[in-house]
Amino acid sequence: MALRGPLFRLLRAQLTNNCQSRAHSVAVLGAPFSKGQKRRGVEHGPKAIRDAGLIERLSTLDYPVHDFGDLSFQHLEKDEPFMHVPFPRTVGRANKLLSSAVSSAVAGGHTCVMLGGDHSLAIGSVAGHAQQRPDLCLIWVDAHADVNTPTTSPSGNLHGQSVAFMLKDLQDKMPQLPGFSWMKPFLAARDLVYIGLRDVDPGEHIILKNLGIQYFTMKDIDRVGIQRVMEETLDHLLTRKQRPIHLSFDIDAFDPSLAPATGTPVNGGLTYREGIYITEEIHNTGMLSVMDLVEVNPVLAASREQVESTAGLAVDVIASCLGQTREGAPLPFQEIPSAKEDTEQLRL
Ligand SMILES: NC(=[NH2+])NCCC[C@H](N)C(=O)O
Repeated sequence: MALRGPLFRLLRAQLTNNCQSRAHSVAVLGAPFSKGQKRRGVEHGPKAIRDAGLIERLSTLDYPVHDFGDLSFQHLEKDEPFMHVPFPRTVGRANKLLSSAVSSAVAGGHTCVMLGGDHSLAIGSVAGHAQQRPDLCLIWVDAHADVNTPTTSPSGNLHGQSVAFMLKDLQDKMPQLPGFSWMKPFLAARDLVYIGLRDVDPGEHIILKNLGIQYFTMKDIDRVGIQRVMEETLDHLLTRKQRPIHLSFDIDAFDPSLAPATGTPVNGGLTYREGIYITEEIHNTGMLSVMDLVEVNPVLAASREQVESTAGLAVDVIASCLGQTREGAPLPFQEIPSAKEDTEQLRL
């Protein structure tokens, strides 16, 4: 019988407090890439997130931050669509490059932060992570399930298919796409949890149900609350063993009123606190190993303020994953200095 419930959670909290694998150093990797979908502009995501103060914010936390800059993706002249999937070779090649970069960052002992770019980049990011840590589990925070196959996809866009490339359970449903011969599916359906879903295509729904994938829609969050959703997520993924977490965070998981600068916004998304609660809980496990922050598209914003609020939100998400809290760190008990001592101290 699997251990569950409050006792288990207490045990897990104690275990993770003892052997917390808090970040020793953080590697930031930019992936300015947009060919996983048809709207241009998402390739400027890494710059917008850095301009919103990412590196400065991370340097206030207590470990070294290495900004490895942006990967450079070459344009492929000859890239015919495959079925109705545009740019398969370009997306395949970009992800191969990204997977090596993420793999090296993890091998180098860093907690890796990948800045997208569109969500097709998760293929390379999670694959590279899995090369080093085959026991990883995946938390996908998104309005969309991104688990279409080239056959079920209504748009053909690869940013709506990333998870299908990873899942071992879908292997016999995936055609061999040009550009992807470098990778094999590596993830079991039970090692994945979705949070925030509210725009799932019919084919995706069948896949989620048939494979028994654990997912929490916005309606589930309405019903049971984000605290219970996170408890169940972490129970599901970490009950049997402590293992590395890959967090793939699409900014469109948030409500479009908070994150307007994105390519496929869907109303009724996460509030600010719900999103940050997810990242705080993931940080508290001590097991975050790689994270993606994708789909910030500054070109689609209606104003400069919209770019800044969307990119600023991305910075908050990343900083919170890495332990920043606005509530102050827990301290040992101390007396509150009396008014008299206070004034004396001030005079000194
Ligand atoms: N990462 C994203 N923004 N994905 C949007 C996917 C939209 C739609 N389900 C599709 O497959 O085309």
